[in-house]
Amino acid sequence: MHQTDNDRKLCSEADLALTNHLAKQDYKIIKKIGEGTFSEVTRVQNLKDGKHYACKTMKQSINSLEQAHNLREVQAMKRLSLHPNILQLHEVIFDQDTRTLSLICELMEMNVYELIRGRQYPLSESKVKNYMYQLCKALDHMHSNGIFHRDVKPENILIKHDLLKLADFGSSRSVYCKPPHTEYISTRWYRAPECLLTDGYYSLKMDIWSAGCVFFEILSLKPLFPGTNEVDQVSKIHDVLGTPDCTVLQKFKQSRVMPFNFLPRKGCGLSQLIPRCSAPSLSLLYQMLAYDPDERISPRTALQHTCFRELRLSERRALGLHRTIGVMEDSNSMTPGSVEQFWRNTRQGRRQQLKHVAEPLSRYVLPRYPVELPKLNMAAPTPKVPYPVSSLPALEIPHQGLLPAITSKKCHSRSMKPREEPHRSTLKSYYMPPLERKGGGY
Ligand SMILES: Nc1ncnc2c1ncn2[C@@H]1O[C@H](COP(=O)(O)OP(=O)(O)OP(=O)(O)O)[C@@H](O)[C@H]1O
Repeated sequence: MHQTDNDRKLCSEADLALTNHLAKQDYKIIKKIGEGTFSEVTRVQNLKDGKHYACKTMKQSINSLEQAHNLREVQAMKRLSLHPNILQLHEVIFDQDTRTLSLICELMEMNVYELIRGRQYPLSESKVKNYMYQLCKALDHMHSNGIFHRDVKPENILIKHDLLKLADFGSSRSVYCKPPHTEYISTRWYRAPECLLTDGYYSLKMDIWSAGCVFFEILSLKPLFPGTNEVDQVSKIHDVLGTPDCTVLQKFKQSRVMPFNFLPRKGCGLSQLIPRCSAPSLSLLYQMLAYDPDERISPRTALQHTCFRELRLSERRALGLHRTIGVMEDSNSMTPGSVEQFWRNTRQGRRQQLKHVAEPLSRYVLPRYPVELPKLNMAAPTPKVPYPVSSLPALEIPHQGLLPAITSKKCHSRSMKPREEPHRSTLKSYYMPPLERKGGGY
């Protein structure tokens, strides 16, 4: 959740009560910089080296350091660490007296919602593409390490100058956890069709849908699908993209108890909402917002899209490895109108080709990764409470190697609350996300 301007004040007494235990450690609280459903974030200074960090203090009490290290968020951050587009965890602090857990992370400047809020003029498309390229890298890194985020939204994407980092891994999950997922996830406006229309039969492709919504929002400064409830959310998607072909709906229906039906309708299309958008960006946006998760582009393929050609080239130049890129660059010569037409034609074409009987979605969403994952290299909890992450054994995991399930305890039914994170799991499982955006609301 984003913070309001009023939040950018020095810590009140209440804030200090929450974060007081830090005084026992080596950090000085500077000011509150953000608040989410599950935490409060303050800017702190390390008294030893003088460096500034963000301290995310959990509202949920924790019983032990071991429990802290078993939290999804901590596990995910440790496993994903050392990627330039993933927020780095510096230290884990557990206060035994108050049972409070704080994550000391690198400090960023603002979140993407704050970047676009109140802007009169859009950001340049090249800047937006630069951010999206980094977001796709973050998602590719997550997915290839066996984790999906499940709450990609502007507030969880942090920036510092031109650098982007994905944050808030509290909703993340192992891609090896078989659907149906029972928790209530993802913020409504960024929720993929399979999350809205099935009973938990979604997987890692939901992240790229959310990233597509963010792409549009940074380009246009407006949310793409600002649904007021789940039904309206689906309707807002159909307003723009139209209803999907019946094979897709049939697939979703097989993973849903409650029946649903939609009158076929044609959407207005994306190009009229962002008329200045270039053809390559529009083409990528359509692929990220493919209704069917099986048709949706993966972050890795997205990174190879024409849209990012210049970025790839300058990256290679920077590495001194400038080579000719021989990938399909066709859409460079297309106009936004022809992209729109091309998209509609492919959908028509697919409709005629898809003659096979739709299988339940569960058959489709299983990731193409190895099934068994190694355990995270967890150091045994020590009596020393501050836990510098840098002192942990390196968590280097080869891309296609054996990857750990975050923990098997995570795949619980509603009646079995995961012990290691009762608060987040309770909130996310049983209530609609109470996230309200100022002047709108998810
Ligand atoms: N490392 C950081 N540097 C700067 N600001 C940060 C940092 N981490 C978090 N924030 C700010 O704090 C806000 C809340 O953080 P975060 O999303 O991690 O909390 P949460 O309780 O998990 O939120 P949610 O309600 O989305 O689950 C972010 O939107 C961001 O504005």
